[in-house]
Amino acid sequence: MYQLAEKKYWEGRTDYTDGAMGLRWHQILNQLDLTQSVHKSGAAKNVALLGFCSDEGVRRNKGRLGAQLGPDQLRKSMASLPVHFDQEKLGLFDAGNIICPNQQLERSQQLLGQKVASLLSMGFLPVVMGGGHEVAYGHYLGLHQHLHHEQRSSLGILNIDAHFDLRTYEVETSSGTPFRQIADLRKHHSLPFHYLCMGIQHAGNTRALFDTAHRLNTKYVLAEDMRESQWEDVRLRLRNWMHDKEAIYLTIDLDAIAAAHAPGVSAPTPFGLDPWVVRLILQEVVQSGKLLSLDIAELSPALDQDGRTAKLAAQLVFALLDNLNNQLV
Ligand SMILES: N=CN[C@@H](CCC(=O)O)C(=O)O
Ligand SMILES: [Mn+2]
Ligand SMILES: [Mn+2]
Repeated sequence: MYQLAEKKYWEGRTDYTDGAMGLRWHQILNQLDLTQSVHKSGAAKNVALLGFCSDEGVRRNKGRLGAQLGPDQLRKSMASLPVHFDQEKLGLFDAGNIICPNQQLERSQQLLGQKVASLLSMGFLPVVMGGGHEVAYGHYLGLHQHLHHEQRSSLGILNIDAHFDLRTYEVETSSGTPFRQIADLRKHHSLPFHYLCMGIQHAGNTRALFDTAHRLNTKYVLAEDMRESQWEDVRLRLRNWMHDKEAIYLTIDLDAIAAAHAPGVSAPTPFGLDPWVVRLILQEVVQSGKLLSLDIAELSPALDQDGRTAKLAAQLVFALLDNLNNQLV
């Protein structure tokens, strides 16, 4: 189920004449083998990419398939990005993929949890690439395993999403249930559920889902209150929410972003967020110094147009590295 990183996705333009100033990500990327527990890096902070190749959650949720190929497409879209970060400060690693065979979602989520926990214990900032949003449950299992009790209780879960993903899962879990599963697991461990959703669509969630959100004390900001002109209010809400959290798990469902910019998802959103606002949120979270782990979910290459959703996702990872670089002195 775990596959080592492959170099073949990391190919692109090389500007030989420009030397170190012309470097691109495919030239500096390190491979990381998660079956070994040692890694070499001289950098102060290291980011590790880990793919979760799964369509199973979207299939169970009756969505449009394709997210299984998201991680490798995202790698291809990142390969030619220019290196703007200081390699003494930041290291970039590819830790490979977790493959979710048909029907084996629960097992692959457990494995994802173990790999995320080992990345965190080695000091990496994980960037998990979905896969459908069922990636979030496996990802959370790793955070839960890694954190000590006090850190666990003040963990904030920030979901940028058109949907709450708080569906019931008596019949089966899916890409529509991860945060309900997390809420229940936290309740089971007597931990509070600090869940903030940004980019929620009135037209994308039933009244039952809004009810569940209220019952679970979910905080949310509707997409219609998140236009660029409203950024200062959004920033204030975000800052206030982050204030008493010790660590933030940031999960980005690309369907939060307007379909014009992010068509390559199972459930596109006509009145979705402007990509600039998502980038500003990411910047705000990095600048808080509390970002523990990140994932980007629901990229579905077969549904994409001109690779634009993949490129958008790639540039969100680029923005992460840019912001981390600015933060490290
Ligand atoms: N991952 C979640 N997906 C949405 C899908 C909504 C739709 O199909 O329109 C959900 O379950 O709510
Ligand atoms: Mn989602
Ligand atoms: Mn969604």
